[in-house]
Amino acid sequence: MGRQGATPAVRATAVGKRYGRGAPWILDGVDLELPAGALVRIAGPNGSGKSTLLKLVAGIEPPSRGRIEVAGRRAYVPERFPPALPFDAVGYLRHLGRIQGRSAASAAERADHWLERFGVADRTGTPLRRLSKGTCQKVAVAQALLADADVLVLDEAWTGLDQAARTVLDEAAAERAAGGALVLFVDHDPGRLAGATTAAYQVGGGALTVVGAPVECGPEELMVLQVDLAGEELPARLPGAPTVRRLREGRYLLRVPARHSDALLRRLPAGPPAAHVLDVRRAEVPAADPGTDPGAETAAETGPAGSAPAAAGSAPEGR
Ligand SMILES: Nc1ncnc2c1ncn2[C@@H]1O[C@H](COP(=O)(O)OP(=O)(O)OP(=O)(O)O)[C@@H](O)[C@H]1O
Repeated sequence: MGRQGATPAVRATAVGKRYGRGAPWILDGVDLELPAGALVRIAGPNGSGKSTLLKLVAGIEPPSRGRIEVAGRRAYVPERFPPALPFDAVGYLRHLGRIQGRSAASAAERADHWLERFGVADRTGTPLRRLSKGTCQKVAVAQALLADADVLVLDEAWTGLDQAARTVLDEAAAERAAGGALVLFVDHDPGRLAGATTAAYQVGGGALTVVGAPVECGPEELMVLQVDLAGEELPARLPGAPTVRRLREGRYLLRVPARHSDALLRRLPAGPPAAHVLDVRRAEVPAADPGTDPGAETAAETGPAGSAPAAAGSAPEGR
């Protein structure tokens, strides 16, 4: 069901779930394989088992039978975030960053980055229990995003966010997928991430069925961008993990799949460092072919930018 040839980020084999002996089976005989870099919607009526499936993938609940394997680190935004934690927002996020193995400085930088991006930098010292529901939800989302996880699970994470924060989360989800993570989400808005979603599944009667065809990996339409950074280096991680050619100091040629070019074009001028986009054009050549790049000048190819860390092995979650 995943893109052909891609590494499965999640594999479920004959998975069943019920909440206790004799309870009804919520999921039954579910087989699923999802590749890294996919952005996958899970749909279905209330009570059908969407959250249950997401909890199994996030490792919050074990399957009652069958097996779930997840490659790499997971992050999860639950449907309900418990705000009664004895932290303020920044303390909580820094603490999580440290648990994830970051240095104190890096944990602080990541926490500040996401609080700022969600527009709550002015409330970082407020205890979580005194934050509004929406602000608390922003913290819930930030804790999942700062992990730079390989598998990001979003269970109605947009609910309660204001429009600006929803847009930030839309962009972050698309960026994570473009950077090589698997993003799995449930949302009541059927238009959520519609342009970026690579596959959708429907839960019902214990089973999972594909809704629409997953995006196939054929020769992919590429965009070629020429950017100038006034002598600065390109940021390390960029949406779509573009292939980079350095033309001269501060001037780069980026090639990115067309489906990621909007995210890249939003990110480049935002910086830091802010890039000036000089030229955008289509290139109908495969990314792996370095010889036919229109607009390529003599310069060394520096390899992909923004690729996610390699999956850190398999984490079986059998019962
Ligand atoms: N911890 C639990 N203990 C017992 N039953 C549970 C538990 N969690 C979920 N259920 C039951 O499992 C079924 C599926 O619930 P789930 O939350 O996965 O559905 P959902 O599709 O996400 O629903 P919604 O759209 O309303 O959020 C429901 O009947 C629910 O009552």
